Amino acid sequence: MLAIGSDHGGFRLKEAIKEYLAANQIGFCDFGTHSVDSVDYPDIAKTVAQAVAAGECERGILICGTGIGISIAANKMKGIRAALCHDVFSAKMSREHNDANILAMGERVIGQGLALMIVETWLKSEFTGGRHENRVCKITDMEQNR
Ligand SMILES: O=C(CO)[C@H](O)[C@H](O)[C@H](O)COP(=O)(O)O
Repeated sequence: MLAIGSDHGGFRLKEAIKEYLAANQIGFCDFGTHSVDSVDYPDIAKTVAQAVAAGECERGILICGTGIGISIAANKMKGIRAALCHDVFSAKMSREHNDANILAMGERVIGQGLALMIVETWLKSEFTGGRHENRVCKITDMEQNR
């Protein structure tokens, strides 16, 4: 199960991604927002990040206007590795090297076509472990000592 959420700045892209997920039989839980009325992105980031950190959802997707605020907020939660990706290569690397468990994007930055390619790539890519395992463990250690 995938967790998905956006603020008002990412609402339209979130809806497009939901259509893509449904068309591809990928289960998701929508944590809002549910309109273009203004909301605060940290509130959405928190609920999606909590669902992922608690293991209720395997991974998450977060969208705001730029993807910056919502990824900064999500990364404050223990266990979250949110990657802001606006190209396919970064999306693939964020899974293979960083084991990113949240993908963040900005609706005001990229078009819908590219965003959907990024989502598709990110969902299909897996953590490769090996030398990257130790590096991700070091990030987790930093969280524990915070
Ligand atoms: O947090 C952001 C920037 O890092 C997001 O892009 C927000 O969606 C944006 O700040 C919202 O701006 P608005 O003027 O309130 O629509």
